[in-house]
Amino acid sequence: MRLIPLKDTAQVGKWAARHIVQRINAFQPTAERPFVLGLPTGGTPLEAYKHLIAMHKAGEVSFKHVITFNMDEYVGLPQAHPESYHTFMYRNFFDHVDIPAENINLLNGNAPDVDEECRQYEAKMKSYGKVHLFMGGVGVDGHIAFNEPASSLASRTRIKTLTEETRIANSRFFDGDVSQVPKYALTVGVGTLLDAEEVMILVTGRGKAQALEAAVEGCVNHMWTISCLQLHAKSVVVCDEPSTMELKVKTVKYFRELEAESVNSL
Ligand SMILES: N[C@@H]1[C@@H](O)[C@H](O)[C@@H](COP(=O)(O)O)O[C@@H]1O
Repeated sequence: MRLIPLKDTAQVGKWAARHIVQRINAFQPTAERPFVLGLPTGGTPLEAYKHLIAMHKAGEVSFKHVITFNMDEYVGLPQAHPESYHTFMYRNFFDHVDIPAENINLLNGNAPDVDEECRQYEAKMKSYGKVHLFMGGVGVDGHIAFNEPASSLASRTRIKTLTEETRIANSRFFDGDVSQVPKYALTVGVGTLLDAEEVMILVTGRGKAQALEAAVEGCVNHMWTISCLQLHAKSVVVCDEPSTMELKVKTVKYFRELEAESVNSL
């Protein structure tokens, strides 16, 4: 695992965007051989999306031959709802770059048969071979995508019941009213994420300190599904200073020295 200890949210977004751009450009995607990118929603990746849009507008990257798969979507929320992950993605990213509509994949939380929807999503992902880079965030309780505590580390895309904690955390997007937050979501599984060639997780803010500790210093455990990163051959965690509060000084120092070049290049 790589841990990139940065100063603040702005640096985390910039580092993440630059990493994605480097990966896409090094891959030299074409229509026959597209780059497959996994994407998250949430407050944390907003800075990364802003930087990606800026880099696109500066001519540094094109998304013409990039296929995207989003991590998750609420069940039962109309697609056009301002807080659906569908709306979030178009508003904060897709509407501002050159990605063709047919390259965008989002789970349909209103599908008549959600199990079939999840099976088809996995099958479509597999049809491209693999996801080359999956970007994600983490919940306060250590969930990755919507893989809430005690999700199987072998899980695939499926419907999940959201915990009260997650619904309370996400109520900030629903006028602070928990009753408006959907109770279920469709989400890629931990196993789905582990199949990606590379997983990059962004962690910002004091509220995520315990989750970061579980990811980096904790044992692999289904109660903190973010700890699955330790099983991945190529994972990178990009974090800001407040989120490292629960890590040992020794751990942060170790990664700071190891990643000095990368951190100072910002
Ligand atoms: N399903 C999403 C996760 O993918 C995301 O990582 C998490 C944290 O969101 P935020 O970045 O807003 O803290 O929120 C939701 O639960």
